Amino acid sequence: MAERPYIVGNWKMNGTRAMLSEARAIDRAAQRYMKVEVAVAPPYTLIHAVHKEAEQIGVGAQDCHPGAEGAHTGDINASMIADAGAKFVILGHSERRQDHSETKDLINAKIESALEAGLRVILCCGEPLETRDAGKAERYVLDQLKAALPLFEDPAERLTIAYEPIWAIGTGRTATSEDIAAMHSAIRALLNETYGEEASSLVRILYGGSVKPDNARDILATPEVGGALVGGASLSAESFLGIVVGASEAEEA
Ligand SMILES: O=C[C@H](O)COP(=O)(O)O
Repeated sequence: MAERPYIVGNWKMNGTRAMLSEARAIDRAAQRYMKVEVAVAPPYTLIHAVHKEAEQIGVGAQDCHPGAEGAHTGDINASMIADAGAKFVILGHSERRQDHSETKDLINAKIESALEAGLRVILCCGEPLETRDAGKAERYVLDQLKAALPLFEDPAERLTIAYEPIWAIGTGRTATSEDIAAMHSAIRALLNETYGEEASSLVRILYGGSVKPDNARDILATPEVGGALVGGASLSAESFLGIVVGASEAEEA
């Protein structure tokens, strides 16, 4: 893998200003683990405040509206999150696909607006349990990605993939190393086919789904795992940094 492992905390709908002390602690400690790239995606309300705290870590958003400014009550677009200090945005997360009925077309429109605003994109994919049980997980995940990949003209600079099996999110259940390696390798083959091996090699494929300090090292040592997208365990500096340590150890092993 050409780049450092990338550990991203997705705070989801958690966090008030009291969480800024966690962000500060993560930022200060991350300076000791320079072999790992660390970032957090707080809720919109905290992006600017975390950005002001962050000397070492990256800051991103969890979503954006695809449109330009205008009459969309309650929405936040890509240029607004960039203005607040976000450098990346998570798109296509299964919780948005489910809770907000996000379609591939909508996700693609969001990708285009994020790229236009100069943001990097963490593009999520992942199958429900019944799809895995039916033996159709790989086709499902690759289909999710196929429509979006051609939108990235400079994937090395702008694209990170996050593979998150839906049944592993927030459940305490992780995929086996074999399952993770097989899916990441299928995604890598699709990236190679789409962009060529050189550009593809610079696109990291993160794993997400119940990553914790006690399983991080093993997951991150799995072939083709270039980092982790972490939900619950990113909400305290102590557990999130435990994952950063695991990534650092996996990198050195
Ligand atoms: O974006 C993060 C993922 O949905 C994983 O969440 P989790 O670590 O709480 O399972």
